Amino acid sequence: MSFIRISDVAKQFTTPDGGTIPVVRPLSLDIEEGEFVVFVGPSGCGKTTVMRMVGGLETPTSGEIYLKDKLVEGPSRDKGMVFQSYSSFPWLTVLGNIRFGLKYRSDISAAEKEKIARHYLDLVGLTPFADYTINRISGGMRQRVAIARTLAANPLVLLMDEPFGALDALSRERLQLQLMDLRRAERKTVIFVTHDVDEAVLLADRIVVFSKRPARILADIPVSATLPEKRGLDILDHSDFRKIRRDVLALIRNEERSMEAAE
Ligand SMILES: Nc1ncnc2c1ncn2[C@@H]1O[C@H](COP(=O)(O)OP(=O)(O)OP(=O)(O)O)[C@@H](O)[C@H]1O
Repeated sequence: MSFIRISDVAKQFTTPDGGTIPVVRPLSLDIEEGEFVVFVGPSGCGKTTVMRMVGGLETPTSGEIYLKDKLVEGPSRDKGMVFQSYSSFPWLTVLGNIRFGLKYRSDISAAEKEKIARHYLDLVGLTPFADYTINRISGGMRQRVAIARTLAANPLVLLMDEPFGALDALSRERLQLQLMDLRRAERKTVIFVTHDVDEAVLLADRIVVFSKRPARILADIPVSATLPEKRGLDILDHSDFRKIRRDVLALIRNEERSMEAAE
């Protein structure tokens, strides 16, 4: 079985008046270990809901999700999540926040935990800020803390929901490049949700394009089959990059147009 198997998963929410909103149509998706998969689609189509089901934060209405052969039945430390809002502990220092990610690891000694915390501190370039409290650092740095803390917990999969969505363009670009470096160093399996198609093509091994709500998979684009694994910002001018970007945008725009027509 593949590392993550989403098998015939559908989701509907119940409204306060007892009605139902179908958000995800039965869909299946296999993700291999070490893949970086980006979810894109029209606004409100259900991509976060699919990711939250993988994270065990939502229960599928039907179908099953397996992570490393184990049925996903709720949240667990196997599934590390990074959200758009800075989910750091403001009363702790930068290093204290990263140490927090290791709090529940019983497989390693205290000395080993300290070594790992400092390794991730360094990996996200925050060693000079180790003793700063969170309220003294920028939004981009806070997001780096959240990523380091999540990685330090050694999850099987990293689930990232618009993690750079609240950042200014330059910080966002810097973090995208850092995330690519981190990924090369760590080889984590990642599911990443974004509205930004450039970001999607820059980061992805595969881009899964969802339809309008209720979500189904419109396309599964193997970006790494065309673009080199090691990418810098110069890839934005590459003709293959622009072609994938154009194709993805055309699919999303087409869905958005049909949503508008239905309104
Ligand atoms: N707990 C809930 N109860 C009812 N409806 C919900 C719930 N969670 C999500 N929805 C609805 O499901 C739909 C899909 O939401 P979701 O956040 O998965 O979409 P998305 O594609 O990630 O959206 P966006 O592009 O805006 O980030 C939306 O219409 C949303 O309002």
